[in-house]
Amino acid sequence: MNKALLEIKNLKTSFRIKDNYYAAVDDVSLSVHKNEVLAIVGESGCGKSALAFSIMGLHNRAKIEGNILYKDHDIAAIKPGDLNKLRGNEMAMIFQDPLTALNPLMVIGDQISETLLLHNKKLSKNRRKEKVIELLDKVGIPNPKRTYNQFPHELSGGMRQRVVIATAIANEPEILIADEPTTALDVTIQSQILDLINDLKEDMQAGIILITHDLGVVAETADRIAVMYAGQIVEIADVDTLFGNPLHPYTRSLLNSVPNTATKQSKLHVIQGIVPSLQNLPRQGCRFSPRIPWVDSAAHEEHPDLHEVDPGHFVRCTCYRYFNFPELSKEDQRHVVS
Ligand SMILES: Nc1ncnc2c1ncn2[C@@H]1O[C@H](COP(=O)(O)OP(=O)(O)OP(=O)(O)O)[C@@H](O)[C@H]1O
Repeated sequence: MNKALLEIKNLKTSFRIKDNYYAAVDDVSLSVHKNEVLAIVGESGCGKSALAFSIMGLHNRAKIEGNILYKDHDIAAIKPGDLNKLRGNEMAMIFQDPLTALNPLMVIGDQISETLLLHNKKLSKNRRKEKVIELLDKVGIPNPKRTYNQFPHELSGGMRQRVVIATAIANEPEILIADEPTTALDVTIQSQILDLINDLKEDMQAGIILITHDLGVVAETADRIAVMYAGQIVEIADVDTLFGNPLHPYTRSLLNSVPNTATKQSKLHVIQGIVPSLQNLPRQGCRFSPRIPWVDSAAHEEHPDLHEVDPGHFVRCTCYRYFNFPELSKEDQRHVVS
């Protein structure tokens, strides 16, 4: 694999609650390469957005430790002025809700034009207008000249998200972070937006971090997947490995929560419970152990680490070796457990 575009080392993002700091992202190490979509998946509250916002330097009151290395910069320790030069230029973000990401009082063309101007003061007004129209065309807006003069509320949700994407790619970023980019959209539009993200990856040779809780989205778009639970990566692998040979109990539960017509499973075997709140999160031992109490405590490591079980396939803790869904018969377990 080529050299990483972005390298995150031992990132810890903590929020202050009353008198203490609690880590929402806890010792996360990741890399993103050119022309790669790295998906970060996990249920609500596991720290996906806290991670994305850390990379973009968007937390103003959090404590950030570790390194976020991009070119010659460490974003975890960069000066605000230098960060502003990178943001919206070399690094851009697509937010979940296009309506809140767009200014309701400004026509679409002016909003994108402003982003272009921010990072390239030399572009003439006419050239900027041409570029905006090219961008709207690139993201599949059917009548870019007309849309240029429209307000956000005049567009459908899917078209608004395309505009948000056009703004994000205006300055041809090398790193693009998409935080739940299709959550607010219906299924057909979702698929079009994912196709668009895939095309952009090829076209711009960008490194894309796709944040989602939706495994369907991941299967369609990602090259590699990092599964997060309670602020930590619990498994990371390429997409085929993760779907073909999921190992961590949490990953297997996530995958089992997707109805599968191929196996005609009559019952979905899913681990009950939710990610604990920051203050109640277990900080010692395996963070997932309270959700799988039927697994012997000796199966867990005292200080669970990520183990490389195959090249590029990492799993946290040893408990995966002893894990079964308890409601399955011995016969069925043989089929489900790899
Ligand atoms: N500014 C903040 N101050 C205090 N706690 C926060 C802050 N932002 C996030 N948290 C907490 O950090 C944890 C991780 O939140 P985060 O938003 O990153 O989760 P997520 O996986 O992105 O969830 P969702 O999919 O619902 O957005 C949660 O417990 C959340 O309540």
